[in-house]
Amino acid sequence: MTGVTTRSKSRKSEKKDVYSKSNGVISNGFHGYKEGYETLEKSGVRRRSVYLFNHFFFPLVMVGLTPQIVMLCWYTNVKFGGSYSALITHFRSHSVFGTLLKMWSELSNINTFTVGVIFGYFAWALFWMVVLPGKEVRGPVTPKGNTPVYKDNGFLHYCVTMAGFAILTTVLKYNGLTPTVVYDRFGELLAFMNVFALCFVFLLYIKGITRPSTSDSGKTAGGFFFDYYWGTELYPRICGIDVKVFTNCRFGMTVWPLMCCIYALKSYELHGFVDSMFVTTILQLTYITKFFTWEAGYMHTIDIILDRAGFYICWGCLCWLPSMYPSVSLYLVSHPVRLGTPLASSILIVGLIYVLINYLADLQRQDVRKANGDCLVWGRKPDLIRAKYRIEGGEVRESILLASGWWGLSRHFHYIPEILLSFFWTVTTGFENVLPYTYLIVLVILLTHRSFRDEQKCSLKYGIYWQEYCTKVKHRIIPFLF
Ligand SMILES: NC(=O)C1=CN([C@@H]2O[C@H](COP(=O)(O)OP(=O)(O)OC[C@H]3O[C@@H](n4cnc5c(N)ncnc54)[C@H](OP(=O)(O)O)[C@@H]3O)[C@@H](O)[C@H]2O)C=CC1
Ligand SMILES: CC(C)CCC[C@@H](C)[C@H]1CC[C@H]2C3=CC=C4C[C@@H](O)CC[C@]4(C)[C@H]3CC[C@]12C
Repeated sequence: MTGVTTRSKSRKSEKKDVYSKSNGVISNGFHGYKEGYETLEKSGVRRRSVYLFNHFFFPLVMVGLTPQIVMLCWYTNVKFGGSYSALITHFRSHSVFGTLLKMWSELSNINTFTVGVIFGYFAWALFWMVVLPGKEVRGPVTPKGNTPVYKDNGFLHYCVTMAGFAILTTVLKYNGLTPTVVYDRFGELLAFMNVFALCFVFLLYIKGITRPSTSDSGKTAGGFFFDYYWGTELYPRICGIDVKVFTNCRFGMTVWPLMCCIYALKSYELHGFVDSMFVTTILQLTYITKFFTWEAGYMHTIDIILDRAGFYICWGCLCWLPSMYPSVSLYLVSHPVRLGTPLASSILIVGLIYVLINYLADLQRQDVRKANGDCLVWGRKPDLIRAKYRIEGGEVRESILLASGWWGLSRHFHYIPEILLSFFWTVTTGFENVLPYTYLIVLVILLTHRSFRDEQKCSLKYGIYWQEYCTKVKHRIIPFLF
């Protein structure tokens, strides 16, 4: 999908009383826009210390720490037998700083292979992103009134890339080579990618201030660290290429299945067929395939409509996603587990059911909105809230909040199958080490945090309509509990 944004024309047909009903605040979110922050400040919700934490301390810690975490996760896997306790013991006997330095010395191994693999993949992804056909889809209107337009060719891109990988593997095999060299040299690839992504995010920071692609851009009141972390542009484009679509979908989400295949191949080279690796690979690939069939829906999520192209999203999708998300497969390469057919097939079936539930929940809200509520949800007329909100400039718009079906069980019920699915593709590793559970633990934190961020955004966007939804659907994630 390459994206362009169109400026939508103003409609002034709504009734006056709508303005008093809506709280009239433009969507904001946890990292929100300046306007949203000022609103919170006026209402006395946010104290200075919270502000300092969110806008200075938190971004600084994240930028400093997360690159160490991705590298350490890989380093622990390959140098400490996948055991965090072995790593901690090493930290005690050698200095932490010395260990980190040794880990980052992978940078000294960078050569034409490293650069060739990364830029070769960039060139491949960019080429197909531009040339593959796709229907034009529109994202939601932004706070500044822009409507992003995408070319919906994500699924095709995914198929072409996976087919390309299969062909490349066959060609290499006939020449006595293997793509698992990426596993062997993953340390230097990841180290290089970290440096590249940190610089790229800085360039995006500058671009958002000096040459923004749309009016949804500019510095926030948060200062440099916050702006570097969160970004200065919502929909940056470089030479017509939508940067977030590229980093999130064409890089991060596509490298994830490629890494799964590389790890599965490596495991096959070392141990032959291993059922745990087979199950985790199938579950992850099914989940990723599901993602690509629904990619146009992803364009409506907070990653795209709220999070700017900064460290969080761009570094996250260039480094965190390709290393942490397939980390269970990485672990299984050196820790093969034989589950046996009954256990392996049970895990596989239950996991697939959770992919389906997660997919159906995402589809349900999308379908109800597409049909403007004129449809059935679980065989009944849907329970809807027609929520009004205002965009910048005062224009009033309407959206549907579904309060039945999956969206009537809890406000973020779909996170439960997401988490359970990840649990099932992780449990294939057994319970010997915590390391393969890293992704799952982070996912629980990420989704809980995301539910708060999203609810703050929705509450600012919809005001009393959101309160009405919360009154109807009382629980945030776990029905009757939380
Ligand atoms: N593996 C991972 O790392 C992660 C996976 N995910 C998965 O990605 C998918 C999308 O994530 P999700 O967090 O939902 O995306 P969003 O954050 O975009 O979803 C929330 C948005 O949906 C709309 N919405 C909220 N409630 C309702 C409702 N009752 N009816 C209709 N629309 C509603 C609102 O947008 P609007 O402004 O349009 O009203 C809201 O902002 C999920 O399957 C999730 O599990 C998500 C995060 C991380
Ligand atoms: C800085 C890091 C600690 C955090 C990095 C965060 C990002 C890499 C991830 C934040 C939200 C994630 C995603 C959201 C929704 C998705 C839809 C789902 O169907 C597939 C996965 C994903 C695209 C997922 C990918 C990673 C994030 C962008």
